[in-house]
Amino acid sequence: MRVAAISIFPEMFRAITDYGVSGRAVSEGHLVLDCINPRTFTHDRHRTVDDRPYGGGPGMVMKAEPLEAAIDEAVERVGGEAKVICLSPQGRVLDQAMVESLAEEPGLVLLSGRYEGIDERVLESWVDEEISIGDYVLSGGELAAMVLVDAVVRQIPGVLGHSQSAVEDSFADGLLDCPHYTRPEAHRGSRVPEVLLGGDHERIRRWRLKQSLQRTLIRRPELLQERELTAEEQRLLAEIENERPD
Ligand SMILES: COc1ccccc1CNc1ccc(C(N)=O)cn1
Repeated sequence: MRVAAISIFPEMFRAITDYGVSGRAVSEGHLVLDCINPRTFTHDRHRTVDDRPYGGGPGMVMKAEPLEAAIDEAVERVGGEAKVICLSPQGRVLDQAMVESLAEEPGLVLLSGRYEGIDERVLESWVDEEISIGDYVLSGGELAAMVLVDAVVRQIPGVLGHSQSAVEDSFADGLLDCPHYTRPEAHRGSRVPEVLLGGDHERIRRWRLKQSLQRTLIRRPELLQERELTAEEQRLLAEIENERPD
């Protein structure tokens, strides 16, 4: 997948190109990330990318011209068919379904705003979609862009080894993840659930599914509303309801 990130702080993206799963995806060629700095496309002595807002008010607004030139370059780098996304608090909130859909795109251009935001004419004419990673304001779109890239890159075949499958990621099946344990068996007097110590894989699978259902029911019940439940899941939920303290 080819991604072009537009930002006045391109170095920030080292956080995903130099570490972990996303870093390996870059080194193995599953992900190509170009960073494009709008300042490159300024022509004044101060390399101005922002200016005061019409109508007054606090802060500054990112100027259209440098951003549009950067988007133009980014679309070319990504190879023409690119979805241009602006990360902003005004966007549709990202969820796993959107992540899986974005992973199908041949190329993405991710626009990270700073200051109070971006001249609306850029959003109107150049941006296909605004996406938010949650209902809070950040100092810039870069961290949001990196969150999106990290989530998307996990969906690319070959990025996660056999040992970690994106299919088993908690949100992949619409449920919260089950508890995980590793050595030692007893830690500060707290023991690993016996079921996980035996070799009964079917019993372990069922226990993990029940734990996921129980956690989802307790912490995020609304996720169960949107989800088709298998017969087995319905049975396990009934067991959970019966076991719940009155
Ligand atoms: C006032 O900031 C902006 C205003 C407009 C655009 C970009 C920014 C940059 N900030 C962002 C960006 C994304 C998110 C998010 N929730 O995804 C939160 N903040």
